[in-house]
Amino acid sequence: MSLTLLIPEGESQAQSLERQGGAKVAVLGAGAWGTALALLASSKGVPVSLWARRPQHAQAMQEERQNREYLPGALFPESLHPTAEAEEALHEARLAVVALPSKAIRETLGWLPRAAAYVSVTKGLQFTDHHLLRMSQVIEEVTGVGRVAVLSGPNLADEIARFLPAAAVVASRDPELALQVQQVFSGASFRVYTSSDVIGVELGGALKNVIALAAGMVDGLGLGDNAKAALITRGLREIIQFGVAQGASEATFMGLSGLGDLIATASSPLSRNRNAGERIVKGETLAQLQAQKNVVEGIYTVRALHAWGWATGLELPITEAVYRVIYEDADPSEQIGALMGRQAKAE
Ligand SMILES: NC(=O)C1=CN([C@@H]2O[C@H](COP(=O)(O)OP(=O)(O)OC[C@H]3O[C@@H](n4cnc5c(N)ncnc54)[C@H](O)[C@@H]3O)[C@@H](O)[C@H]2O)C=CC1
Ligand SMILES: O=C(CO)COP(=O)(O)O
Repeated sequence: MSLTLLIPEGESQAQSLERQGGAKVAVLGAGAWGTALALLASSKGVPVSLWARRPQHAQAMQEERQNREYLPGALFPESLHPTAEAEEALHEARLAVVALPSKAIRETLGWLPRAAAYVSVTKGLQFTDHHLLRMSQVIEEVTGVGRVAVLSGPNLADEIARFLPAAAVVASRDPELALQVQQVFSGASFRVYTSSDVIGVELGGALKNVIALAAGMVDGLGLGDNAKAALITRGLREIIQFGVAQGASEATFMGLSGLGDLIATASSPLSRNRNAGERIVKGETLAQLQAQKNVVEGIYTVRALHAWGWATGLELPITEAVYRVIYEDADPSEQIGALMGRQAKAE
């Protein structure tokens, strides 16, 4: 579903936001992606609070007017306010952007003050009590707030922060919220589409990280471009099969949050998931990946999918191969061989 918001003549985008009561935005999580999104909105004059959990990190950002730890070199406009005070960050914010690693969301949102609406930009899944939860579901469950949107797409933070052209899709059950998010982040370098398929947009973003890990392994093993193209294509098929079974629309996976993000993440040297796959085949361990500063979401998503698949019996061959390499020390070449040797069938 695509909607258009009409801004009355003579009214700027910022005034229009003000009129809708959505002027201030709080970004929760001052990593690479939270900071890039804060830059996008604040560079248009939208007041943005960027919440960091560590006071010394917030202070460094205030003093240096950049996030040297996670996104060095991208200078903050005046309307971007870093803070470690959660009350202050969320005060009068009409929208809270959740840009935390998936494993930190439940605990962190449990104690943060509530916002009127949330946008999840986290690409992960959680398996708890025999249920596989998307991050928007976790946010809804923990906060009790039903106004939740999901923003996803091929959006490598480094490129977004350099204002290189990119596009994304925002999905919500609440069309007005989707429009509000579209307004907040749309600009000359960032084009935001709307959708009503929350499940599809969210699953596309989460599952592509697992295929990106596999793509990195193919790169690390030097298996060539044909192998990588086949992996990405069959990976997309796996994402679609899983997503449609969860209630998503197949067409969504052909869009920015499916195919688009898969292309970017599986091919970019900037992707942490692809890079991790490459390093795993060269001997890097799970513990090393978990300890690295920037989150590699795919290693948690693949574990959640494995647990879910085990509980339901659904077959996800590429996901299972990635799981075995990461969690069971299986040999990556043997896993590729096993994928190649699966029973012949129609495409
Ligand atoms: N970096 C990127 O290009 C993109 C990332 N994403 C997604 O956004 C989410 C966040 O990723 P990044 O910002 O890149 O991660 P990051 O690793 O750059 O930063 C994570 C941030 O969360 C903070 N953090 C960690 N645990 C915390 C806790 N318990 N409470 C509060 N803060 C905590 C860290 O201090 C850090 O500031 C991930 O799900 C990722 O998949 C989505 C699109 C693009
Ligand atoms: O989601 C992303 C790009 O859209 C970022 O991917 P990585 O987490 O692999 O860097």
